[in-house]
Amino acid sequence: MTNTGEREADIEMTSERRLVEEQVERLLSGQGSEVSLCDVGMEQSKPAALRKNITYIVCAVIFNEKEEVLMVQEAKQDCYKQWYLPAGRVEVGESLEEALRREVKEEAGFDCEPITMLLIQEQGPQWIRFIFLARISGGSLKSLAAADQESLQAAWWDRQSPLPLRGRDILRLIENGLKYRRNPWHPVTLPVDLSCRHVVQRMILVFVGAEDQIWILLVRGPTPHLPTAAAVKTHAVTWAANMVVQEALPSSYYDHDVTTLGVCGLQHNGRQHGRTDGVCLNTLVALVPDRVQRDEDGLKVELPPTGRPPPIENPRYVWFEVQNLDLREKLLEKTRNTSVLPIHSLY
Ligand SMILES: C[C@@](O)(CCOP(=O)(O)OP(=O)(O)O)CC(=O)O
Ligand SMILES: [Mg+2]
Repeated sequence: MTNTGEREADIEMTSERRLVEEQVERLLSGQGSEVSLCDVGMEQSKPAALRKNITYIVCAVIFNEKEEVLMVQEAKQDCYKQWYLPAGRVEVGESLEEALRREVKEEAGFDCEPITMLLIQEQGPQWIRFIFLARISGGSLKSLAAADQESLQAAWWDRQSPLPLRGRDILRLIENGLKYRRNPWHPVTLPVDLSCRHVVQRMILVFVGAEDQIWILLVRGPTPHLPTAAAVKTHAVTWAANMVVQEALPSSYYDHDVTTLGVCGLQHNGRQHGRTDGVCLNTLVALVPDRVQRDEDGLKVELPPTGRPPPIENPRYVWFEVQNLDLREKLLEKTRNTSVLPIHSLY
């Protein structure tokens, strides 16, 4: 290659390297970027259509100054007079935050402002629940006199006195909110207003080497980019990361754990029913060698750390070694401390 060719190659590599690092920085800090293409699973995944093939639920965890939690008494027949957090299904054309404000207003009487998402729970793309920590910004506590089909009333619960609950699943959500309120252990994470047709996981999939080197799995494409995979309804949303690893390095798949550590950011706007009902979860995923293997006698042996990522077997993919020191430190910190919004697959 001539000097010019080498220089062009370097420039090209430098500009591509910079673009990749800028995209990783953006997603790691909770910002979003257009989901221009979906690398894996598009053919298995129909566009998201709210109330047809997907249901989104929003749920509010709101505390007062005495750390009592806001609860609503249900008016529905199947849970009549039982208590629950303000929660409900996202309606067509709504953003997640608009749904949150509507549900808290309808069920508890208050205006509220979201502080951060606390947790995402999912049972595949067909059911995803977004739990928000929020604060009161106006309105007043709904009394029995205002009972309607949305709820009978609302009340502040000291979390100790007996209360007939619609579901005990909210106890964990309340504890999660208390824990975050006392020690915000991941950055504020709120939906970014960017449209998406499908429910997809776009992953910052990292392999950490022996001396703190860190590699990110990229799709070569016309320009190198982070892999994005559509959720399939027979699996958890986060199974998408496994699909990508199986496609990129099938021989090493069973020697590694693919762990979605959490959600750095979430993109949704929901304004055009059937066209933008999807959600893009920008996640941090760790590929960790399963170093405990069995020898020929079936005895467990711990293999030494390889220090390098497993070989790629599919030319569509490439390992990108992070050389930017600041980005590498951020990735190592988040990977080691899991300081990202948690996502729980309720499968
Ligand atoms: C987790 C939920 O219980 C959330 C609450 O849903 P609602 O039944 O309260 O829905 P709305 O009528 O829209 O308020 C539902 C579920 O999927 O289990
Ligand atoms: Mg409800």
